[in-house]
Amino acid sequence: MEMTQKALTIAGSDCSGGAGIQADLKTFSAHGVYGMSVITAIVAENTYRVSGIMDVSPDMIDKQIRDVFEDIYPDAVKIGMLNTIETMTAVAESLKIWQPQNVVIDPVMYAKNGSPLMSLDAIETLIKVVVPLATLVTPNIPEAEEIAGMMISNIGDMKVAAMNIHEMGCQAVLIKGGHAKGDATDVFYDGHKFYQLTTSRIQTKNTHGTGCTLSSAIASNLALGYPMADAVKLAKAYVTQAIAHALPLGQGNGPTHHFHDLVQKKKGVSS
Ligand SMILES: Nc1ncnc2c1ncn2[C@@H]1O[C@H](COP(=O)(O)OP(=O)(O)O)[C@@H](O)[C@H]1O
Ligand SMILES: Cc1ncc(COP(=O)(O)O)c(N)n1
Repeated sequence: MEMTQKALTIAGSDCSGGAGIQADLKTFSAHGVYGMSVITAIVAENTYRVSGIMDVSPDMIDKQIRDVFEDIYPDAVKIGMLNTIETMTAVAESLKIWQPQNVVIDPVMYAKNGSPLMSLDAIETLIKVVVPLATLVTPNIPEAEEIAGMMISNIGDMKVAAMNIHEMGCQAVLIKGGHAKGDATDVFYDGHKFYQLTTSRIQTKNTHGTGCTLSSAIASNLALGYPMADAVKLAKAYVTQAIAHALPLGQGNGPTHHFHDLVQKKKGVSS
């Protein structure tokens, strides 16, 4: 029988299905990876607003993580929305026990419509407790500005911010350029080298879930055995296709679309 690769998302639930846990599971599935989920918060949201957040208790977060890891140990973990200091601490303490190999952290702070998804007082815990857990951290430009404590207005600034964030103790950094003007250029830094990943900007308002899609595609590729730089490049190609096929659903920012044909593979890597 073929080996089944497994990925876990630790994130918030988006009832409208475009971001969070729901986007992550769809992405894992499109990659042929078995998906599991630990829910950190239930978010009442849709394509244009967030109307409520209910945080899951730290005890229930611990139990969910334990029940996953002691039974079906994931090959990669993606972390998304962690709203509070207590949520961050619970996830960090549990992951220290279970020691997953590949941890992709999307430091979610706002929804596409600007609604906050992380408490303002949690930034220090994010930096001190969460970022050091990451094999890769994937902030967008506003998140990288908050974490690195600087303004970002060009590719040079993205590189400086990536170095600053790398010094906080993660292994690699990908700053996403979705919020910039012009081409969609992401900057990847592995502690030694910079790589620029550029695609032309797709003219669409349907970008709900782009960051979730990208980070869970990277986690899928790591679970499938790709080295980090390849995992990032293939995931960028996947998210570009998922945006190109985004669904014009809802009244706000429609969701990215997921299906197996969007997944590209690199020659020479078995999966
Ligand atoms: N309109 C677009 N056209 C092409 N790529 C995009 C577009 N918007 C975002 N992206 C890409 O989608 C990914 C997610 O980026 P971004 O939207 O900045 O993240 P987030 O969802 O966390 O705000 C990045 O690879 C970015 O370059
Ligand atoms: C539960 C949840 N998690 C994350 C996001 C941000 O999604 P994205 O930045 O990918 O649009 C969201 N809107 N809801």
